[in-house]
Amino acid sequence: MAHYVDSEVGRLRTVLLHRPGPELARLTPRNNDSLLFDAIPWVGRAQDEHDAFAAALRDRDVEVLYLGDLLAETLAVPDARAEVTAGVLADRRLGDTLRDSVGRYLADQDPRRLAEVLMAGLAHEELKPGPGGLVYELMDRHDFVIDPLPNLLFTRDSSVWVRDRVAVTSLAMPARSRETSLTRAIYRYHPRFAGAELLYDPGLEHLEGGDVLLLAPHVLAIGVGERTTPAGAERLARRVFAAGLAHTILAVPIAQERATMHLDTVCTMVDVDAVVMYPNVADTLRAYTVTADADGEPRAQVARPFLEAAAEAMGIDRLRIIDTGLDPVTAEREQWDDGNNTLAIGPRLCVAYERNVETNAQLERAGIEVVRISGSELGSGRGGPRCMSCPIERAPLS
Ligand SMILES: NC(=O)NCCC[C@H](N)C(=O)O
Repeated sequence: MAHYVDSEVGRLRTVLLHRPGPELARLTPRNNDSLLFDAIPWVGRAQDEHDAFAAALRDRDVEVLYLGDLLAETLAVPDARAEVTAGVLADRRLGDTLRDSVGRYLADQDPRRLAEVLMAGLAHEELKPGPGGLVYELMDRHDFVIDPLPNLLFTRDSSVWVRDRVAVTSLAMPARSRETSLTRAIYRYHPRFAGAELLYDPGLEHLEGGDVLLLAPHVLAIGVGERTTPAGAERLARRVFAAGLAHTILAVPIAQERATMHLDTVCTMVDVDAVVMYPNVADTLRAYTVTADADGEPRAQVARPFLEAAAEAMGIDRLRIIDTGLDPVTAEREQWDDGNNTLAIGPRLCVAYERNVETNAQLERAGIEVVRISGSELGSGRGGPRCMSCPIERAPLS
């Protein structure tokens, strides 16, 4: 099975999605902020919207893999099961008595149910009979013994393929950090990925997939902000250079704010030489061009305007911006609703949320075909079509 991605826009052949499930039903007004959702999604409608997203991709000959299915299949492998379970039980909040009890509960579950528990978490009241012990007794009945992972929906962030290697990332927010123990197990143990080499690991410096853009074969951009640290960008650069996967990396500082948590919230590619970009940052976004010195160490030049640095690294005259031409208020509203977070199915063909009427109209005026999907519920987690997808195979551009 081919696993290969060398650009943002090569024809998409295989993509990893996560159909939202019971983990979304864990969100309440008390925990939605810490679980990184801005509202409480209607789960059934979110699933309908997600099914329509998957159908839009399948209709265009894209193979859709589901994270939940891959995880259940992975957990049939004893080593995978042992590794993932040990990760959950290492949570220091559990204490010995509760840890033993949770360990026995997990050991009793078949792979599919275990996958469900690992994704949806385990509530205090679901661990029956209660094990007693101080930790369990002092917990609130609304507390989780195993925290749910509602942000699994955003498969973009927990792994990213660079050519034939996969970087399992290191997620910065506590609410998401356990996600990568699941993606890592899938890539290490699922037969479909046998032989896949890991380029990055969750124990390393923070790095999230939403910050990594494959601008062109051998050219990456890495956003540095709320989620990806300069040290994460440097570590990935060193590994990418050592593996010969890129000759140039652009490190792109972005504001450390929720609205711009990843580079792909302000900029995504829609053609081999075109991006859609949040107009309010288009003139100010800068990039450090990073190349390897004689020892393979990443070295940065002084920062320059992003578009200029990107065009030079990509070997093109100009990186076109689809000028959304929006007034600042509309631009801000549509950026918040992931208008700039498109998923390219191929050059000049992308998936976008229908609600971003103005941005989509401008894309079409610029010759980009837009496949509109509804995201009223999906968007409550603050992520669009690119955030919700991890390309595993694209037709090579190089
Ligand atoms: N690449 C992305 O921008 N992903 C969206 C992640 C949204 C999620 N609620 C988060 O805060 O991490």
